[in-house]
Amino acid sequence: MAEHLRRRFVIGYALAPKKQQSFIQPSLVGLAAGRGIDLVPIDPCRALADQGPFDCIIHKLYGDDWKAQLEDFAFRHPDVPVVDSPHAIERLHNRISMLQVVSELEIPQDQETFGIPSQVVIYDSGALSNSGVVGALRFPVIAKPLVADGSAKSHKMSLVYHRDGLLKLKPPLVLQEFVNHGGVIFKVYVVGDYVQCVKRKSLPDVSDEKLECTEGSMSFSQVSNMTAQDRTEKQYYETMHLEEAEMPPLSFVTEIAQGLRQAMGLHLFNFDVIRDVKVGNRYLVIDINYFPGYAKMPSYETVLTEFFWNIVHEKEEEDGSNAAPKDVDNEIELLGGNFSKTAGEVENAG
Ligand SMILES: Nc1ncnc2c1ncn2[C@@H]1O[C@H](COP(=O)(O)OP(=O)(O)OP(=O)(O)O)[C@@H](O)[C@H]1O
Ligand SMILES: O=P(O)(O)O[C@H]1[C@H](OP(=O)(O)O)[C@@H](OP(=O)(O)O)[C@@H](O)[C@@H](O)[C@@H]1OP(=O)(O)O
Ligand SMILES: [Mg+2]
Ligand SMILES: [Mg+2]
Repeated sequence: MAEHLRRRFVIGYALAPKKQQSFIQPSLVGLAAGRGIDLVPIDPCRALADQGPFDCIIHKLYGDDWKAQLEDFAFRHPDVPVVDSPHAIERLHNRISMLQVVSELEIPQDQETFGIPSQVVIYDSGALSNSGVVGALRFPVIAKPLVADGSAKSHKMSLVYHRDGLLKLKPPLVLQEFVNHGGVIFKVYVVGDYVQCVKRKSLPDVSDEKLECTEGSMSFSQVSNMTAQDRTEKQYYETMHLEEAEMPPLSFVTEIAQGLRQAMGLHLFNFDVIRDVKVGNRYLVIDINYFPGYAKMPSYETVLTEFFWNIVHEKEEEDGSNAAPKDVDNEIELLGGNFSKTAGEVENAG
């Protein structure tokens, strides 16, 4: 069909200003426009019902008002995909429910195995000195705020070396065993059917000697997002050899990614994986983030444009065939369409 006769599609995005700045790059807007897809901002201060029309909505905003607006929109426009459902996203706002889903995955494990670190949830300060609660944990542990709501506070963590270091912490929080992993973290980005794994620097290992001679705890925040200037610790550079770190097999992380995608009913997320230095082929999932910093993912424009294209064309096909309206959360398989490329193939995508 001639280019000027082809219908255009509108994807509305509702993102916080910082996210909008990083994600909505001219390179993404331009590539999507070339494929007939216009990315249009949604004003969260105005009623969603008064905006549009949209062929799809993508979003990362918090709060009950936004959730209610989306639910109302889905009721009025059952045929417009909302990526993703606020109910499905909520699981990632709590660091216990977030990782529970990993424990429930039923994936055959042979060469490589995966799981989550041992952890306990602490709701009140009394539990921090209760042997029955923290007695089974091996130190060091990482104390993480229970809630992961996108606030700066929700990223503030402490590496706690001994039990007495727990007493100053402010619940509600999760105490998770720190697992030595060679200072490298793998971030697995998921965009529908597409999966890409990248390496980032992480916290250095804690040796038995260091554990013995270190008191209290150390606070930190968003290690893998730090710039080189932030990393002032000399020791940091001495222990990190990012280029040399071996990646986990892509087929292995892809299987976990697809399992998580189906179990959670989400299309846009990433998860952090570390490799236990003691076991070697054992991997631990430590964090799952909704709508992460995709602009840091190589070829993000191509990957996201392909994802958008599949969503709006999937819907168009349905409209054409007069099929019943479909819930995007329950139709993950169909959305992928011909888009099952993995990292190495992305250059050819689109
Ligand atoms: N159990 C663990 N063992 C070893 N290191 C860990 C563990 N949990 C977290 N870390 C380190 O702490 C960092 C922050 O932890 P986590 O990813 O849970 O926090 P976050 O604030 O949710 O991060 P993000 O910015 O990815 O959302 C990780 O990137 C990793 O370097
Ligand atoms: O963009 P946002 O402010 O949402 O920040 C997200 C950040 O992306 P950014 O790098 O674009 O900042 C993500 O980084 P990567 O995992 O991709 O490295 C990750 O840290 C999320 O946890 C953050 O989401 P939050 O938990 O704070 O909502
Ligand atoms: Mg993380
Ligand atoms: Mg996180």
